[in-house]
Amino acid sequence: MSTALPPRPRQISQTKAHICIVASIYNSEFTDALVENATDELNNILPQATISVARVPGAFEIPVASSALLHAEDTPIVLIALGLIIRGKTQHGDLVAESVTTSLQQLACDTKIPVIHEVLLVDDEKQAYARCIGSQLNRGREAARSAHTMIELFSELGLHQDKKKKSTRSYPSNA
Ligand SMILES: Nc1c(NC[C@H](O)[C@H](O)[C@H](O)CO)[nH]c(=O)[nH]c1=O
Ligand SMILES: CC(=O)[C@@H](O)COP(=O)(O)O
Repeated sequence: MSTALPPRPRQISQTKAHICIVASIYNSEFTDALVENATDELNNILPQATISVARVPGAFEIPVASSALLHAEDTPIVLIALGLIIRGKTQHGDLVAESVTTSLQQLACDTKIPVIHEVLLVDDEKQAYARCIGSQLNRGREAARSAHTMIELFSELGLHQDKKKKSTRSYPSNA
């Protein structure tokens, strides 16, 4: 059974967090809507946050781009992954979806930076419309609200990762 959105949380006005969205371009009618809904909701509940958006060709490219961004200099406080996989006649869609899910979870646990997973696997455009464009089940808004919850939790628990510190190394290593 499809569940409706969690309630909109209270606004956190003071958080100047950097939030990164990594979204696929594939099925752009739907993925653009996911980005728009997620961004709009973030602007409502985290108005001071800085939001960066990276677009990759398809869902399969989301994990590698996410990994690069989570290991970059300006590490985001949370990463939101958005995509839409519509099953075709082969197992390709399921294989992509499973690989992306496993990779994103591993990335979150390795970096200890929350990764919000809304890379959807659906059977048809009707399911896609309800979750990407419709309002009652909108997974873009859901992603924003989940990001908000994780930011609050990690802040309360003092778990936010410090900015990536530049490592100074001498070369050759025996120098
Ligand atoms: N069929 C869908 C794809 N397929 C493309 C893959 O994600 C990937 O870009 C390709 O295998 C090259 O590495 N991607 C989606 O996001 N959604 C689809 O429905
Ligand atoms: C999820 C996909 O890559 C999908 O478009 C592939 O379709 P098919 O399984 O019919 O090749």
